Amino acid sequence: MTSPIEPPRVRLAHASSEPILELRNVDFCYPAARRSAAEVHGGSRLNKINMSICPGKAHGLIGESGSGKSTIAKLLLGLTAPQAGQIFFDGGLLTPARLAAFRLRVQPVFQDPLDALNPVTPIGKQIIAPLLVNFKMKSSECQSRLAAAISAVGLSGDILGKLPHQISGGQAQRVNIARALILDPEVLICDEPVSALDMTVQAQILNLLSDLRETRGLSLLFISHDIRSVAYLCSEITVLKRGSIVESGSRDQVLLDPKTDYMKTLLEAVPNSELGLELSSISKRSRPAERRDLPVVR
Ligand SMILES: Nc1ncnc2c1ncn2[C@@H]1O[C@H](COP(=O)(O)OP(=O)(O)OP(=O)(O)O)[C@@H](O)[C@H]1O
Repeated sequence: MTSPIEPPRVRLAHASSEPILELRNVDFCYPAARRSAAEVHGGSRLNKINMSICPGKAHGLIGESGSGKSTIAKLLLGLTAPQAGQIFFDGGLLTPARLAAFRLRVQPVFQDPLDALNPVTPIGKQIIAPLLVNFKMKSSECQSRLAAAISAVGLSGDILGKLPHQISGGQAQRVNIARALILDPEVLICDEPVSALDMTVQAQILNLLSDLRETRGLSLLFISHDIRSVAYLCSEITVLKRGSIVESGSRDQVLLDPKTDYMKTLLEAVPNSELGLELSSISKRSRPAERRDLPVVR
């Protein structure tokens, strides 16, 4: 494990095509659902999930509510274990012995940014908490890492003494991302990280995630109901339906040439004009090639 006082690693994106994080033939069922015949074929059961997150890439996970997206996030964070199949991280099987180190290198960003913060602890203390807890560092030893983390997410130092109710939702999500970055992880598991935010702030957070991927070589799992955000951020997309993968491939394969009626229906829910407008409005850079590749939804 890298020492927490070293500067953040800048990983070479695309340096390796081997997945950094991978589910192989994973089955999972919540205990309550195991007892309920009605749930057996529903999203409470994940069936033979194969999914790879490659270094420096953003992988989008979409599917209707209850299809199992957050359950996959929990598996990829090591918060729950599969009943069958395996999880591989950085080329090796994720065993119980590797779990503690793994959890430092794969960090979550959740949907409700204020919910994820302690309401009575100043922001600065919350961002450095992972260093205090995991590496027994003193607060004074964390200051350069703290400065780097808030700068990486576009926050200024005056936020550090504030309490969560004194900051906006967008700032709170930046704080959550800074808290994840302070451990210098390789992977961020982002479970609906923008859906609680208003449209303009969503765009800012998407751009931030995109920049972090590009500049630090971070690998991302990005879960969203919003195909427009996934199309903007992700180069790979997996589509889940009732606990099973129904489509998986490059963004263009999945969005331009959907194989299943399910994916076609999901795309029909996104008006083409809105998709184009949304993408151009959330893009801070001109990305004509990507706009040309937008799915034509009739
Ligand atoms: N702790 C749990 N115990 C039992 N069943 C659960 C638990 N958590 C989720 N489920 C069930 O598992 C299924 C998949 O839930 P999950 O949260 O993974 O779906 P999702 O695709 O993320 O949904 P959403 O988009 O609404 O967040 C649902 O049927 C849900 O009710």
